[in-house]
Amino acid sequence: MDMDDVARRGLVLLGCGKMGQALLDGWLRGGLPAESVWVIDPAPSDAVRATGVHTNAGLPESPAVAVVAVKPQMMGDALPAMTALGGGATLFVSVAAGTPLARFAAAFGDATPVVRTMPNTPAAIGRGITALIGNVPATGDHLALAEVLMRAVGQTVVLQDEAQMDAVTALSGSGPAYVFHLIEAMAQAGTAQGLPADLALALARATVGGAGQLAEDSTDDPAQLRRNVTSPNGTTAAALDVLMDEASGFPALLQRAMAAAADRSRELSRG
Ligand SMILES: NC(=O)C1=CN([C@@H]2O[C@H](COP(=O)(O)OP(=O)(O)OC[C@H]3O[C@@H](n4cnc5c(N)ncnc54)[C@H](OP(=O)(O)O)[C@@H]3O)[C@@H](O)[C@H]2O)C=CC1
Ligand SMILES: O=C(O)[C@@H]1CCC=N1
Repeated sequence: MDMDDVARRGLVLLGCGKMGQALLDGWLRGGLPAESVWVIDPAPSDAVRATGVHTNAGLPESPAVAVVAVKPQMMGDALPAMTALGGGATLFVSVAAGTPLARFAAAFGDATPVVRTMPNTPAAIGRGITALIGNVPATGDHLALAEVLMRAVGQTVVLQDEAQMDAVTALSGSGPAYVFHLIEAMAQAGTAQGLPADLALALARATVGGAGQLAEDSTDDPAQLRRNVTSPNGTTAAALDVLMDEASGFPALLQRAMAAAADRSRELSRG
């Protein structure tokens, strides 16, 4: 199965909010014809309607893929719309946090191939990263197709164990929000040091964007890139003394924040 099969047999997208729309944009940008896509959503946005995809129309009999992109709390209401697609012919791909593979087997039957994924919102600009894991009925071909779909919006990594999904969700799924908050916090701190708010925000955005790109592109690891900025006894060293403090610095704070996110993911999984 490949994107030609998806174009021929169809793709159903259940839930077209922030994540669903980012994925849809990537697939359409990658050449999937709009007429091959069926969106089910209570209120598809004008942007989604303008793409020409089918919205809330009768579903094809045997689409290649059904993508589940509703909130975990909405599964009970949303999944029944897809019951007829269970059984094996259609690959299900979920992007939902805290929703185990077993939840889909319960809804669609044990023989249904399901790939659980965790993407992130930089998918909207083709810079996402998605972790994937399949259930027992999902073959290598199914996993490969799910990877092709998610590569339309960035990089992919395949997990060895579904239990890793909680930590992945805490790191790369929720992670963009931590970075956006870092930008907010840096801008506020710049304002506290006397800069006008708009200048502080422009400096913070460009600094985080540029540093992120450098970290991704460079052959140096992040620790070396940090050292490259840090002159002995200079300004960066003064700041890092605060940020790298064992008790109150970034590492301790992020440990706590990501433990809270992973715990919440486990809690959602229990229903
Ligand atoms: N946002 C993110 O950064 C990430 C999100 N995810 C996962 O993606 C999923 C969607 O999240 P996100 O896009 O942020 O949420 P959104 O609320 O933006 O999108 C969910 C969409 O589903 C629609 N919806 C609600 N009920 C139904 C239903 N019964 N049938 C079909 N569609 C329905 C909602 O419509 P309405 O708004 O009208 O209720 C909305 O458009 C979640 O499971 C989340 O865990 C995964 C990784 C990252
Ligand atoms: O906040 C959430 O639950 C979702 C999952 C990862 C990012 N957003």
